[in-house]
Amino acid sequence: MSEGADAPPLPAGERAGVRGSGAAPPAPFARIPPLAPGMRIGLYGGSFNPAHEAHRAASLLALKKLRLDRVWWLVTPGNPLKDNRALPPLAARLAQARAVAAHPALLPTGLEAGLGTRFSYDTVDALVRRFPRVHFVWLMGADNLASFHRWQHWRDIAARVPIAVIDRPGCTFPAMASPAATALARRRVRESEAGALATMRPPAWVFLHGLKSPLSSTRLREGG
Ligand SMILES: Nc1ncnc2c1ncn2[C@@H]1O[C@H](COP(=O)(O)OP(=O)(O)OP(=O)(O)O)[C@@H](O)[C@H]1O
Ligand SMILES: O=C(O)c1ccc[n+]([C@@H]2O[C@H](COP(=O)([O-])O)[C@@H](O)[C@H]2O)c1
Repeated sequence: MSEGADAPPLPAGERAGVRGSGAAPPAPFARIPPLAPGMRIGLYGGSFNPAHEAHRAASLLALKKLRLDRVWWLVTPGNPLKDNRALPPLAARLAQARAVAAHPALLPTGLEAGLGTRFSYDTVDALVRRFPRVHFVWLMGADNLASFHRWQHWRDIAARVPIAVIDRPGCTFPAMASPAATALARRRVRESEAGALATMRPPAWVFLHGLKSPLSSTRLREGG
């Protein structure tokens, strides 16, 4: 669970999880309700700056189509590929994400700060090791599939957990023509089989249609 030397720095104090508090990070799983063997959990990583209705709708779509029990929102301490200098503190983004999620099956968490992970591979690796009998699925919007090949150890993420990609306006073609989609083309499963994805042996991935929301955090930050 290393912080890579090639990642840009986090906002001051963010490594502790709560900016400027000087407090130790919370025990990673302190706020996670008990898990039962065989549970299916979606892992939805994001900056959530701010969280919005499309995050909620995408999570509910995945919950239904993949037959998940829960979706954990992994509110990142800082996306390793983004300039995070203006990123609000984790605690503030987490509180706002909780207000938006407002559903018993959606759980915004600060797990990555608690685990000390920043790269998604490290997070996935930690969770799969810690909960070997839980079926995790990585969830992401189509924009992230388009750049997935730039993520650290992306092939290992795909080898570790099934992946569901949620369509997003303007991103369908860049996602489907991306290096990662091309490399994993033979492991794509039909949307009609999405209900079985969580228990499939990875690599396995599905492209989920049916949302196509134009909402984005950028747009909200810009007041749109
Ligand atoms: N409208 C949307 N449709 C589908 N997926 C989305 C949508 N908005 C965000 N996502 C996905 O949610 C996850 C978290 O996204 P993030 O917090 O970066 O929100 P964002 O709206 O993409 O933010 P920004 O505009 O700052 O890039 C990512 O996997 C992203 O692809
Ligand atoms: O691990 C990586 O190399 C990596 C590179 C870019 C993005 N991610 C993760 O992708 C998720 C979506 O990020 P974002 O900023 O688009 O919401 C979030 O969990 C990030 O930590 C991860």
